[in-house]
Amino acid sequence: MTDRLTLIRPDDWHIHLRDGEVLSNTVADASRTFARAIIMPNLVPPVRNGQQAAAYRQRILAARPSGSGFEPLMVLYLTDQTTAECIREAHSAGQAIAAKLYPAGATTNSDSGVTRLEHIYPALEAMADVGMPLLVHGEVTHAEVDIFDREKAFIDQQLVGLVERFPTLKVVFEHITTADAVDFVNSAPDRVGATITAHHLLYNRNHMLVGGIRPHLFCLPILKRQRHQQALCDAVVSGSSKFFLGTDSAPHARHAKEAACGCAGCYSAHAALELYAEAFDELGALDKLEGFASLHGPDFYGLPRNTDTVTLVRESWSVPASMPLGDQTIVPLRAGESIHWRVA
Ligand SMILES: NC(=O)N[C@@H](CC(=O)O)C(=O)O
Ligand SMILES: [Zn+2]
Ligand SMILES: [Zn+2]
Repeated sequence: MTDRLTLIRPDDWHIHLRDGEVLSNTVADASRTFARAIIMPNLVPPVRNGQQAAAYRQRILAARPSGSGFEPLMVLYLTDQTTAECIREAHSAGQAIAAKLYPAGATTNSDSGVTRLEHIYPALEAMADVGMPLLVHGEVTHAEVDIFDREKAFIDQQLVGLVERFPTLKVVFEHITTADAVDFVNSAPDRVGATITAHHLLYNRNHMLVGGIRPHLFCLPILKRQRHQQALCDAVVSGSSKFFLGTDSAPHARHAKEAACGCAGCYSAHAALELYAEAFDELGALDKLEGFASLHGPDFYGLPRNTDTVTLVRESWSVPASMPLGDQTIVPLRAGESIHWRVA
């Protein structure tokens, strides 16, 4: 039994840090173990151009704990109005390394998202041309499509066609949750990858709904049935370089989650790497953690791998029942329970 594991330092390829005073909490948590992170742009208003991304990056840098070398990798939020020039400018100025497609209405702060893919064809053309990856929240939003079927419907109705139409565009299918998504990514060309969260490896919809509703496990795309959780686990155990770490840590204050209409998003940054270690350990696949957490992401993005390391030890610790989030509190993943790995 492995009780100690040293990895090349990992990165988080999908995280929400938000803005303002909560940055001191979210950036401290993310920078604890991750060298770099892909910073989601769904602020209000969203991060739509290079200048806004550069300014947001400065606010994140200013919130780093002293001595931290944490590197935020900035992302543009695509809207129906995003032009090819906007993409080219942000790329050439080094202000953004990717752009994000939120179908309008699909998730938290996606109201300014894309209403029809045709509207962003010029932007996608420019992205393919300069080598900027497209990051996708892959769910359709049509009222008639069941929430548990929205990822599969997005693959069939939008993603297959998009990948075909732009044959050189790199695409990251973010936070995948279904066997359908795993199959799609596995059969797609190498320029298509996917992130997988710790909570989608560890939980399925029974954890969220059996014996009472647990709002802190409610996120989008919503947890699916166990068969789909198993497919995600199989994907990471396979060691395929198409799959890499993206926590989708998405903070919402306690009162916004524990409400008649609660927000979607799980907060995992306080213990992200530890939770992944636990998931891989349960799968008997600790030897696959380094590839998933530290190698496949930079290789996909064409960035250098990190050179320093982080060590995990098998040791249980208790997650606090709540944590500060600016002047509010947040209930983190596993609140009041234990985690069986810790960072040495
Ligand atoms: N994952 C979530 O449930 N919520 C994210 C948005 C997202 O990644 O879809 C958020 O910003 O709160
Ligand atoms: Zn999303
Ligand atoms: Zn997200």
